Amino acid sequence: MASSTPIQLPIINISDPTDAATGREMLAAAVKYGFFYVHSQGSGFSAKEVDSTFDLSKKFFALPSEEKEKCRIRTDNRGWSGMHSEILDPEHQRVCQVLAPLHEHAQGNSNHHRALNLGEFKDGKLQQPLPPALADDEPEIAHFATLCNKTCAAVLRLLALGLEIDSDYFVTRHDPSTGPTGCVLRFLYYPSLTSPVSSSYQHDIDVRAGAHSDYGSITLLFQRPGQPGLEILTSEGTWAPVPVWPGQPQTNDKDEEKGGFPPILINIGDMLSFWTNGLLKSTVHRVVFPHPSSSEVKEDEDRYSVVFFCHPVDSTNLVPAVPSPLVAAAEKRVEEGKVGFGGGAGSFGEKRTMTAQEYLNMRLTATYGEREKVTV
Ligand SMILES: O=C(O)CCC(=O)C(=O)O
Ligand SMILES: [Fe+2]
Repeated sequence: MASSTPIQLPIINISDPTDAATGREMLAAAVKYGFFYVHSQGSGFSAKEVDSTFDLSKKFFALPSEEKEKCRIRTDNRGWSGMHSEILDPEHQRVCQVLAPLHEHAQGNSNHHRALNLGEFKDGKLQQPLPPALADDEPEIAHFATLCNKTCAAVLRLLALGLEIDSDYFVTRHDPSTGPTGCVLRFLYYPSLTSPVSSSYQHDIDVRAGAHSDYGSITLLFQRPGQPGLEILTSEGTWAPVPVWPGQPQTNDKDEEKGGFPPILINIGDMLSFWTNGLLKSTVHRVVFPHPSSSEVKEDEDRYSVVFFCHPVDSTNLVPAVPSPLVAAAEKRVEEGKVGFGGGAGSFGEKRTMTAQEYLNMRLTATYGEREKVTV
């Protein structure tokens, strides 16, 4: 499947999360594309906060391996994962897969990235080791995670308004003060084409991160100008690049010069898709290297991204589906067996229950079989 023209997604201003018209606009994008942007202005983040989080990520990945080893990824999916460290899908991959797993749309052989997964904070403290070099930065990272949660709350409120349900419906079910959640803040580093670690790269075969959909409710993606790579699978089955900063030239200019930072890209995850009977799309996406002929992206440009995976509280029941008239209408599609991974909540009938935690386990087991191997 060749890459097609860049996709044009709406950029939504979430500064008023009580505005029903904004909620409808957001819902329409979530139904049509499963992806939309949120304006940097009104998002609750300052350019300085986003910049310094990227600086921290760079600082982490630049540490010597012995330092990073101190927080190597564990079976709970928290910690650092170097490249080529695991083979979870030998049929489709030569190397590691630390993103959500590949499924039937899998493309490409490699995952040329490194990741640091940070789980929940309790009283401002991570529940996992950090390398000593980052110990002093923990409060700043905790602050960033808090801002991510706030932005997710605004988005979830607006989606609830669009779905014509109580605006608190999702927010109360994502409140980390009521129980553990699967939320993860992830720093990602994709070395450039000229990096020695990319020397085995084969154009048309290798991708930076394989095709997958995310597991949770919604995902926030922060990107840097001049470091594109994300593509989404369109309904026509083609890969469409997603611009980092729509309307802005793809340059390496420092974002402060433009008085902001690129809009935050939001996508719907499998859980929210399931919970809404497939009305909201959990769209397959991947990350690719710049094309060798690209004049816009330098070969020696690394890509860094910061991702926040927002999950409901583990004990949240996803069955029956969200009590929205629009979701009830989508139930018909469930009956026809046309909805997402494992059907929508409507297919479970009245008596069944399925918690967020059970849903996650079901998705992981469906993909991998035994859980011991799983790092997502
Ligand atoms: O780095 C990116 O742009 C996307 C990462 C991603 O899709 C993921 O971590 O699930
Ligand atoms: Fe993803």
